[in-house]
Amino acid sequence: MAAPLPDGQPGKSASPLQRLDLDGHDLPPSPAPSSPRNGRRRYALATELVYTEGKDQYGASSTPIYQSATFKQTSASGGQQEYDYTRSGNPTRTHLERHLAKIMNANRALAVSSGMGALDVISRLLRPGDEVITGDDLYGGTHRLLTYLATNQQIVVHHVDTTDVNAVKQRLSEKTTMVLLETPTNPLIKIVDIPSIARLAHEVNEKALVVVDNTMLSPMLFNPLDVGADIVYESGTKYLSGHHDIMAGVIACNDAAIGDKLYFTINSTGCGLSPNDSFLLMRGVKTLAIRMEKQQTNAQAIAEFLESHGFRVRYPGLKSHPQYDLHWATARGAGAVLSFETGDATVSQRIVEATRLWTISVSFGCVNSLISMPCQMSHASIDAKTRKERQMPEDLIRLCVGIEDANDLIEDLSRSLVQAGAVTVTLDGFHANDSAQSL
Ligand SMILES: Cc1ncc(COP(=O)(O)O)c(C=O)c1O
Ligand SMILES: N[C@@H](CCSC[C@H](N)C(=O)O)C(=O)O
Repeated sequence: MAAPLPDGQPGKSASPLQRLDLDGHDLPPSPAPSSPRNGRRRYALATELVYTEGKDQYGASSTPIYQSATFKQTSASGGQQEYDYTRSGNPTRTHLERHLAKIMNANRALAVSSGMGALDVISRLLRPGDEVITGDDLYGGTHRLLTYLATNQQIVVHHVDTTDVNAVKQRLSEKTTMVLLETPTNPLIKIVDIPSIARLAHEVNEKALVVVDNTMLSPMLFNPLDVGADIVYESGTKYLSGHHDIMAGVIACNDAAIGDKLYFTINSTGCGLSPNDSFLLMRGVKTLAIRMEKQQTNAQAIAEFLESHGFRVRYPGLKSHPQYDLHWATARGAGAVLSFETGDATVSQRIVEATRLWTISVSFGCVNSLISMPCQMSHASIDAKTRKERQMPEDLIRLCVGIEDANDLIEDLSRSLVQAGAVTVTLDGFHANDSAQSL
């Protein structure tokens, strides 16, 4: 693999002979990638998601899967050609990465084998003794990896309430090398003021890296790099792919040197996304806008339904969300994950197990609607004591809304609430039990 050029893209073949195919045609390399910065006008994001530029030698409108581990070389001198080995680079992955860079407003994007893989790659920028400030409401796997780093790699990890800018400010020091943020947080749907925290972190230590996990919103609704983040990553397993048929992670940044370091780790450790999964992720990304639009509309209807029946609902699409204004100051939508409580973990479990359309499953961002209890499922890797300290309600139910008919989803949920005994039924309808209302 040729060393990446300063603009972060792999080098081009040098010799004109390498461009002749078996029939002697002088065709461009296949596929020339979707270019993020070629001087043309930018279209609206929904258009950019589907619009790709390619110079495939056969005009393939969908970039082919280059299912090849290795690439034949024309010379033994090495480093002459764009690709030599798929761990180092693959045309399908390059095409995807260029497309992702475009939609993530980044100079460089990298695709890896999972969201946790992305955080692992980013965390290798840290050195023993470095300090990381992060939230106290975080995806369980993120908490697990940070705990591993604190225990085994001498990284100092501070968990603070990142919804409180002052709490973060008090923790910031010249030793802070990374600030790792999620917004909305998973699963308590708390909002974090990324621009203010990024500004403060860079004031205290200009080299501090502000890293944002944008999995909950996706580039459709938020571009953290535009508001001061240095690195953004996402689990591509969620909204970007949208169908729960692959695991993927993406990382994006604007600084070429950071991009090169991240690429070095990916090539060295071998976690680059496979050609087949790169193809599937590329296909998924093209429908992100239409899926997210429908998922959000459904999520809003479901949040309003639950709230109108007396449940305390955590969703930034509701005016009752305590950080409604902060969320809408930077985000372009509320997303499609919400959570609510019943006041009783046993009742919550009965609701989850009574649903039919809502599948009991971890993850989110899929076209199908999912229901789960984070404390027992996605966040079980956070021990019970820590969950209690962080006031994670054990009865919390998380709803990850899909693209089904909203009325069908509401009907299924209503039946489950009644069947589980979570509501009091009257002649006028039903209302959340007192235990849920007094929260
Ligand atoms: C907010 C968030 N970040 C990162 C991840 C990790 O992604 P993956 O499962 O693709 O490793 C997840 C879920 O798994 C998540 O919910
Ligand atoms: N058993 C898994 C749990 C994955 S949770 C997936 C997703 N981030 C979510 O929030 O639902 C693990 O141990 O990581």
